[in-house]
Amino acid sequence: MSSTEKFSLREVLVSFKSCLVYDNQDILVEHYLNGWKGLVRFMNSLGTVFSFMSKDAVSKIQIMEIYLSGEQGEHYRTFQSMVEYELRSNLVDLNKRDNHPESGCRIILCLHRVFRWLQLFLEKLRTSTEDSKISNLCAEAYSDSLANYHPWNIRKKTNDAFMDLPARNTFFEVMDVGTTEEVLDMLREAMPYASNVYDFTQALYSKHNLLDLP
Ligand SMILES: CCCCCCCCCCCCC/C=C/[C@@H](O)[C@H](COP(=O)(O)O)NC(=O)CCCCCCCCCCCCCCC
Repeated sequence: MSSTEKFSLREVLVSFKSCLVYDNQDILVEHYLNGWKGLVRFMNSLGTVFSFMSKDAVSKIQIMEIYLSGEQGEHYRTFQSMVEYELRSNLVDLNKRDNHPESGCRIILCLHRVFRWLQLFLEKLRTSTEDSKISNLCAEAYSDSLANYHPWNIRKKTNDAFMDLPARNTFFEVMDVGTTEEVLDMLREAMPYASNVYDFTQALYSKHNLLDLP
């Protein structure tokens, strides 16, 4: 994944919109990962202070791509097929970190938890005002979601990184969508799709009791 490719938030939102298939009854892994690759490119454009986050995200994305291109690749085409295959093949550490610390189920759970942060952050961004501080919006969304799954040292490093975020108008410029009104219109359009992706994943993981993997 070359990080030099131009970021396009529109492409990211198209990926997350196109990943939900079969009448919202499954998610295509490849499109979901494409959305994350775009988000990581965006984050890289904000500065090296986020590189510890990018590194972790890229390593998770790359593991999923290895599964997708491997012998069992067809089982990793969608979230449903991945969950069913890994559970019936005992490829998931269900109660403690054991032989499968990087199962597809666990990696997607990590990204799903970040997706919740993204959903909360984008909603705050959508209802923000001109003098809203992006660092505050990020930190509030983080403490209401992902922070609950991170040890204190990661929480500290993450909140420190948020302090480096630019003002809202600069952030919108980096998003490169157009005027503030165009950004807000795009966020209004994107939010329902983001909710559908999050809700489907949450329901699938809840059904199989996978929401608290070690
Ligand atoms: C706009 C600023 C971007 C803020 C991103 C908020 C997410 C903060 C994530 C902090 C992760 C810290 C490093 C990873 C810690 C890992 O221990 C932890 C657990 O994994 P493990 O159990 O395998 O170790 N990993 C994770 O929780 C996954 C972290 C993945 C980070 C992905 C960040 C990409 C999000 C990009 C958002 C861009 C916003 C775009 C808005 C228009």
